[in-house]
Order: sequence, then C-alpha cells, then structure tokens
Amino acid sequence: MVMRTVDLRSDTVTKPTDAMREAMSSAEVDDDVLGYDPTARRLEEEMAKMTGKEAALFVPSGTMGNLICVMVHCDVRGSEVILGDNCHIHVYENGGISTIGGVHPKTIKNEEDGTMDLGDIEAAIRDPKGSTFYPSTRLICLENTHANSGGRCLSVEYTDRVGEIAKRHGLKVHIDGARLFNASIALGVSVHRLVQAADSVSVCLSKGLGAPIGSVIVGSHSFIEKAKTLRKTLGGGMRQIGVLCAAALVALQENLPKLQLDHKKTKLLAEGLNQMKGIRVNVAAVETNMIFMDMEDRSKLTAEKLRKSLNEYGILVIPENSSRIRMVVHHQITISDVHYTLSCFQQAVQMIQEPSRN
Ligand SMILES: Cc1ncc(COP(=O)(O)O)c(C=O)c1O
Ligand SMILES: C[C@@H](O)[C@H](N)C(=O)O
Repeated sequence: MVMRTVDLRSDTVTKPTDAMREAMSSAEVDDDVLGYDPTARRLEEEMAKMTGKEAALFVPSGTMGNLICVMVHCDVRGSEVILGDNCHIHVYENGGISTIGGVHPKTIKNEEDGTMDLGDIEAAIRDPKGSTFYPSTRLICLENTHANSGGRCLSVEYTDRVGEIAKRHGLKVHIDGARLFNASIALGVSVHRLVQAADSVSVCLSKGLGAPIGSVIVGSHSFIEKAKTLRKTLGGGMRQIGVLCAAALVALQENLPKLQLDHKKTKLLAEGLNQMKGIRVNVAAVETNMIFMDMEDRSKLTAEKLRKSLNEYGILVIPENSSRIRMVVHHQITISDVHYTLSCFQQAVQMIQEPSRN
C-alpha cells in the first residue's frame, strides 16, 4: 500500500505552488508577439540583471533555448560547434542543432566532472586555412551544472579558461545553464561571475527553481534581437506569456533560497544510500541535487527490479542503465521524504537480494 509519493525522477516534476498559481491568475499580460508582455518584460529584465548580460528572452523550454542560441551563433552554413559527447544538447535534444539548425557537432569526451579537456578543445578547433574541406568552428558549448555527470559544477576558473581559448580563436561560448543557479549556490559564486565568459546562456526556470514552464536565454542586445526572430520562426513566439512568467518570478523569489537545502537533502540521501549493502554512491561527486546510484551485484539487483520495487512504496526513480539509478532532489522533497526513501530502499534492496529471508 503506497503511503506517500516521493518523486525523484527529476527536478522537472515539481507542481506550481499556491503562490505561483495566484500570481498566474492575476498576472498583468499583453500580446508578446505584437508588442511585449509586461510580466515577461519584468522577468527578462530580472534575468539579464542576475546574469550580467544586456538582454534576455523567455522561451518555452531549455531545449528551444539551446537550439536558438546555437543557431544564432552559427548562422552561416558549414558552421561547427564543439560540445561534450555526454552533454544534454548532444544526447537529449533529438540532434536539433543539426536536423533543424544545420550545425555540425564536433564532440569531445566529457570528463567525469562534466568538463572537456582544454587541450582537446583547442585541438578540435578547425584551421580556417582548411575551409575547402572542413566545417568552420564558430561556437563552444559548456553545460553547468553537467547533468550526465551527476550535476557536477564547472568552476569559474575553468569557464574563464574556455572563454580565453574562444577569444583567441574568434569563437563564441554558449552555456547550457539549465541548473546554473544550483552551480552558483554550490560553488558560492555569483551567477553573473560564473557566466562572465559566455556570450549566451540558457537558464531553466522549470528545474530546481520549480516554475511550471520555461527557460530564459541571455546575451547581448543584438544577440537577443536575433534570438527573438528565431524563436518566432521555431514557433516559440507566444502571446500572453505573463501567465507563465509570473510563476517564474515567484519561483525566483521563493525557491532560489531553497537550493542550498536541496543540496543538503541530496547529500543526506547519498550518504544513506552509500551505507547500504550492494549499493554504491560516489558521495564526493554529489555536488548539487543529483545522485547516481550504482548496484554492485548486478546478477541479482538490477535498476529495473529496484525501480519496480520502489514504485510500490511510492518512490519514483529513473534507471540510467541496467545497473545505475538517477535521483534528482527538488524543493518538494522534504527531509522526512529522504528518511522514508532510505527506509524503503533498505527494504527493497533486501527483498531483492535475499528473497528467502522475507
Ligand atoms: C542540462 C539540461 N539542459 C537542457 C535541458 C532541456 O530543458 P527542457 O526539458 O525544458 O527542454 C535539460 C532537461 O530538461 C537539462 O537537464
Ligand atoms: C532527461 C532530461 O531531458 C531532463 N533535463 C532531466 O534532467 O530530467
């Protein structure tokens, strides 16, 4: 019998709070295509200020935010972008930068901490003298935090070094900052300092911040003007978006201060899991709100068996592969949920590993 639901599938699963719903229902709105929606304008101004960029633009999703940014930077046919082989843009966005954007990806191995080796980045930059044969490198993409490395943070020093390489070669830098606020809180570095070297950033409102929908992209005035046209081309120009932006403004106010506690709850969960027989978690690598949990004895304990068993307790998780489960903590997971999850995990693992004992 399910006692409660603890949804650890992602930080995209949060429901709008009452304050968000109230703000949505009373939002001041107007047509954001024919002119501008006043609440959207307020959110965009706030995000530009927080990131230290000239301008900002609300977009329906992080995927569209990344696609628009890559396409604006790589607006010449034959362009190439350097990005991680395990980054979200390359793995989870249906290859949109190529299929829609016509941009060629040049992947570099993502290290365990989410970075790409600086030497490999510089070596991957095409020699302009070879343009008869090669695509032309125009952009380097980073991801902070890096989801597929378990929410690891890219340091400001690393980001600045990538920026120096880009400047040296006349390239631009885009940061997929879906969880940028998580990185800022975990590193103790302001958001605008963290992205200082970037020409564009895409920030999700609908992840750790807990807004129901949307992302914001930031950059120079001219960049955002081009991005606005491309957003319309891609069907992302929406009308009274103040309804959505009002919730995002509440999320910035209410949930940004909660990210630190999200990280503490994540660490508590990771440490508890790591003490269980047959489970392994690299606790030192848990820097923000994500946990990768590995099974040691894969003959008995598989991710799918554990997922199914946990589901019966109301614990929702997503297997990364046959022997790894990802869990993502968010502001609607309580400390009590963490303790409940640990006790359910203990029972589920034991039942799978030693069925005769039960
Ligand atoms: C690192 C990262 N970038 C981009 C996205 C895309 O955001 P959306 O789901 O809003 O398209 C996600 C996940 O959703 C993500 O984890
Ligand atoms: C799966 C991925 O697209 C999503 N961003 C998540 O982290 O849940």
